[in-house]
Parts: sequence; structure tokens; C-alpha cells
Amino acid sequence: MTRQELINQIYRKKSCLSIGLDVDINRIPSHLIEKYDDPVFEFNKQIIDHTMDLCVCYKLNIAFYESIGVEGWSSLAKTLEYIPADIFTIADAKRGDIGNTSKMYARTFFDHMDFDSITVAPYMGVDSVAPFLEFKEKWVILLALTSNVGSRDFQHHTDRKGEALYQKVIRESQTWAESDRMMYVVGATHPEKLKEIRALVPHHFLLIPGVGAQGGTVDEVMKNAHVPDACGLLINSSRGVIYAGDDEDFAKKSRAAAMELQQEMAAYL
Ligand SMILES: O=C(O)c1cc(=O)[nH]c(=O)n1[C@@H]1O[C@H](COP(=O)(O)O)[C@@H](O)[C@H]1O
Repeated sequence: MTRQELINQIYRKKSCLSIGLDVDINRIPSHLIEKYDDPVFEFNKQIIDHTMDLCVCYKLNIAFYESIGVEGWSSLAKTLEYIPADIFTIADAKRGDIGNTSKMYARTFFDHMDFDSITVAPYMGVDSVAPFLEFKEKWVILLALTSNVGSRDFQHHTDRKGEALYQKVIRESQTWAESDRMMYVVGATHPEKLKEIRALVPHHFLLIPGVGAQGGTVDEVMKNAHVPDACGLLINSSRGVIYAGDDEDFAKKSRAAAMELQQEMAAYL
């Protein structure tokens, strides 16, 4: 998907919501487990049916699918097929290795499967990221400042000139790809850093996880990092949306949770 197609969708739906399909088999409503051969896919299908007009992206965290083996990969593939073609998709895989191996990861998610983007760790440098950029209209979403507490262990570390590691990642990687192929992950749990990061990358999209279950808010993100006329944000919520309910009406409750986030976003779009 192109940058302009993504932007058009955001303004059409008045939403920059990414819904994280982080499906834990132990949290799926029991009636789905009893009734369906592939309860993970059925869960996703019902969530997608109830939310696709409210979000512009689905992020599938690969760990949740890998953790249940071959069946998980099959549920992942079926879910990806089911997502409407005009909705942006993220393989949240956090990959990156020597070039020869990254090439295989890129083939997995861009060739074998048809995701629009993949999350990539930057720490092995340019040759570990380049193979993902060889695919036309596919995006790399580079980890910059993550949402977890441990992000302080390395990412905030400053060099002698006072530049933090996450700042260096953002500055250097801008020479690897333009804003039509590269996004950055910045946690909603660092609202005080959002303005500064937006100044470093005025045109790039930021993928912002950490809203809801991890304590970040849509309002603070929109206030500090929203770009007029381009939005420049995909704000993700996983557990807050998909586990809003745990009974037969779980998908309706997900819709209500997604709508609440979308309406907060609409005020800025
Ligand atoms: O790359 C990510 O998506 C990501 C980066 C980060 O810094 N923090 C973070 O929480 N994530 C992912 O975003 C999702 C957050 O889930 P919830 O906290 O349930 O909304 C999970 O899939 C995480 O793996």
C-alpha cells in the first residue's frame, strides 16, 4: 500500500486506529473453542467483521500464532487473507539478521504471505534492514523507542555528544529509505518524547503501541505527534479492543472499544 492510499483511508474513516490481533488461545471465548475447528481464525473473523470500518490497520503479532505451532501459522494465513485489501497490515515480527537471513524473513512475510509491512529491530544495522526494502510498496517499521520499561536500558543511552541511541537510530536510518517506505515504532508510554521525535521525522508515519493496557492515551499522542493533512500516525491497541468482552457478544464489545478510540482520533482528523 502506498503512503497516499494510507492517508486517504485515514481521512475517509476519520481514524488512525490499528487493531492488534494478538490472539491468546487461552483468552478466546469458550463457545468458539467448542464450536469451531479453527477458533483463532473465527475469533479474528468476527473482530474484523465488527471493526473494519473503524480502523485502518490490523497488526498481527506473530508470537501469538507461532506459539501454537503449525495450526497457528494456518490461522495467521487465513486471517491475513480475510482482511479487506484496502486495510494496512503489519506483521509484527520484530525481525532482523545478517542480510542473507533477513532476505528469508522478507520472503516469508512479503512473498509467501502478503503483509504490507513488518516490524524490524535496527541493531544489526543497514544490511540487516535493506533486504526488507527490496520489495515494492512494502514497508519497514523500525523499532525506535519502545513502550516497555526496559526501553530505558539501552535506547535512552546517550553518547558523548548527548545523542540518545533511539535518536541516532532515527537520524541514521533516514538515509536507508524515504518516508514512503519506512515508519518508526514509538511507545505511547513516552508522551514527553513525542514532540521531539516528530521534529526529527516530520513526514514519517509513527506506529504507536502502548495505548490502553499499557497506560498511554490517544489524546496525548494526537496532541504531540499528529501531522496536519497527513496524520502520520497509526495508533495501536490490542488487548484493549480484542478482549473488551469475553462472552458470546465479544465482537460487539470490541466494536464499542474500537469506536471509543476512533472517536477520540476523529476530533483531530
Ligand atoms: O512493535 C510493536 O508493535 C510494539 C512495540 C513496543 O514498543 N511495544 C509494544 O507493545 N508493541 C506491540 O504492541 C502490542 C501492544 O499490545 P497491547 O498492550 O495489548 O495494546 C503488542 O503486540 C506488542 O508486542
